[in-house]
Amino acid sequence: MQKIGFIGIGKMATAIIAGLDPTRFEILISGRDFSKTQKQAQELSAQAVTQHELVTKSDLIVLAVKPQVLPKVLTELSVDLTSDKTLVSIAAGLTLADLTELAQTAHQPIIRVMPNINAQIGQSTSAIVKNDFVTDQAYQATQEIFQAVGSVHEIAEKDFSTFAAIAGSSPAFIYMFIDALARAGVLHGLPKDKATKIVAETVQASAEMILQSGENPWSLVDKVSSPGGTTVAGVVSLEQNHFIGTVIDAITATVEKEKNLK
Ligand SMILES: NC(=O)C1=CN([C@@H]2O[C@H](COP(=O)(O)OP(=O)(O)OC[C@H]3O[C@@H](n4cnc5c(N)ncnc54)[C@H](OP(=O)(O)O)[C@@H]3O)[C@@H](O)[C@H]2O)C=CC1
Ligand SMILES: O=C(O)[C@@H]1CCC=N1
Repeated sequence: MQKIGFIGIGKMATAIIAGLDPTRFEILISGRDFSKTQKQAQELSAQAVTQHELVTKSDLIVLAVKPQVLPKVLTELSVDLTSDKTLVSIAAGLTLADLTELAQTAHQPIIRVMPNINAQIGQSTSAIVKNDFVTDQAYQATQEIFQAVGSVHEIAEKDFSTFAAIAGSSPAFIYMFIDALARAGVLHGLPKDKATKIVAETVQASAEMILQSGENPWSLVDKVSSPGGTTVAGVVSLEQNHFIGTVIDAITATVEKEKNLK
């Protein structure tokens, strides 16, 4: 059975591990505080180990700490790294070249994955890219891990910052949009929890409509907008308030931040 080690047992690692079949992978975990990690290990059907033990025993080492912490963690663990271990980083802002430099081994197999928080319900939309030293077996195992918590898209590394913005961070923006619609519902007299459920269902179905129909989103906007009707009044108001430009600016700010996170 392949051994997968996770370093940093926070929101993302917890969500990913919870989605994995324990009969398929042996899971080792290492956090910052060992007693906390031991409790998490019980909940996640994993083994709590030291960082040294994790690196020496694991086939795949998933780096799931914050990007600001990752350089220190990777520098520390590099003393135990051998070329049969594959590093898998889910950190924003650190490229394969950055990770190679930190690992201090020229031929280290390294994979970058950008998942999102919807991994918690098995519905992440993740991107993956690898360097030239990754074996087919390690690449397939990594794809399997992230397919267990959603879909996986192979993309060029140059597009990672963009993907991180439109799929990694965008759940936050979508939650904001849902909350704004629900809050407007409250303004007009609906209870917040009911309004939030109504909006979330509508957003879910609208996304499904785009995926299932294959129609262009703008042609769907036109389908909803009756001449002289209610919807077009809202569509015009959104555009008068720069809805599209505002969203694009937010994505551009996110892309720029990802590129300059180090
Ligand atoms: N959150 C998201 O939506 C997404 C996050 N990511 C990426 O995933 C990574 C993890 O993010 P997320 O799960 O949100 O962050 P969290 O803060 O929830 O998890 C990070 C974990 O790392 C632990 N940690 C800190 N220092 C060390 C150390 N030296 N050794 C071992 N563990 C340590 C922290 O412990 P403690 O809390 O005790 O300090 C914490 O449990 C980041 O690199 C982020 O860029 C990618 C896509 C989406
Ligand atoms: O905010 C962040 O840095 C991470 C990366 C993608 C989503 N959250």
